[in-house]
Amino acid sequence: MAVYTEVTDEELRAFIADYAIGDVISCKGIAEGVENSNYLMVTTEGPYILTLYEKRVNPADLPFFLGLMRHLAARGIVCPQPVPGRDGVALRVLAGRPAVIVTFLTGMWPRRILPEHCAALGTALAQLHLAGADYAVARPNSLSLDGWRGLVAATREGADGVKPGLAAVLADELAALSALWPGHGGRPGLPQGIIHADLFPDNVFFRDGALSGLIDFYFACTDMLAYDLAICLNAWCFEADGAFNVTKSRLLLANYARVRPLSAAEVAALPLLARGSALRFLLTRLYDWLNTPAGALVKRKDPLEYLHKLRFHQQARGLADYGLAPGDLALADAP
Ligand SMILES: Nc1ncnc2c1ncn2[C@@H]1O[C@H](COP(=O)(O)OP(=O)(O)O)[C@@H](O)[C@H]1O
Ligand SMILES: N[C@@H](CCOP(=O)(O)O)C(=O)O
Repeated sequence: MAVYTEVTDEELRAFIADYAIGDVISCKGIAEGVENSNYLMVTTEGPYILTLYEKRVNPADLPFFLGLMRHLAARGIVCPQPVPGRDGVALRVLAGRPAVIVTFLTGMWPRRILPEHCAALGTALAQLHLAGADYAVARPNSLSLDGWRGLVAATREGADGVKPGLAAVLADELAALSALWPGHGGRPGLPQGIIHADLFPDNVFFRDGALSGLIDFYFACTDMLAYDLAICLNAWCFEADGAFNVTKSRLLLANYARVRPLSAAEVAALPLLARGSALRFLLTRLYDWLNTPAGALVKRKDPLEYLHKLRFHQQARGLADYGLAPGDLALADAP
């Protein structure tokens, strides 16, 4: 359960008095998520989500996230909407933390991922990228090369206690990616835009078999659009036994490309971007493994799951390993 900050009844009552959303009937910590404290709050008007922002969220970025959710909804992307208080302000303070109430999204995230989920995800991710294209605010990805460098340093001492030799693997991979990452060191970049950057299954809701909404925009940033696809390849296309499912991968990529055709350079970069994505989640999970406060009500995620994924991409021989044959994808720059 991700609840780092407990809210007393008195604090909640005083907080809600500033809103016109009815009286609180119940407010329970949510047994999912790892980043922020989330409560399911039911009022006489209906259900809402109360989020208190924690550790990785820079309060200065909150207007970017909240503005993005409004921007995307105005372009047809179903996502939570910040609820303003009576004074029109959505971003407030509760229990000493920045806090927001957002609308409740119906649907459930898929506990067992089927190929059709990956197909729907591909379409939704491309729609998200198109909808974000005219969002006027940029936010550099704080969890790209520079952020990874900081996390490699911060986990160096503890890494080998989690798995012998892990600290060296992380340092080597960081060095390799630093020498290859698109858009760095004079290398050509790839198309950029607003990316979700954490579109894991628990952030994608389905209802009656159809994708019904996206949540958790608190890692959203400006980065390579194809990097978002690489994050999804890692989060959606590996089976519980560690096998990579090429059918899911092909469906994800092909449905994405039908809405937003990929350039040949983006397709060619996917294995590299997937390595970067694997390193990113390996590092944040490892950092949390080593640093989660003892009393926090949170289930830490396994960093080594992402070491396995990293190995897969390091050893990939080509796009066939991702279920792709020439001509499978709509290419933006095809003759
Ligand atoms: N707007 C929402 N509507 C419905 N459920 C939500 C909403 N926001 C969060 N949740 C629930 O809370 C859980 C944790 O939310 P999430 O944003 O992923 O937390 P964290 O930022 O801590 O990772 C989700 O898996 C979902 O069950
Ligand atoms: N998706 C990340 C952790 C953050 O996930 P959230 O959806 O709970 O915000 C991971 O799996 O490492």
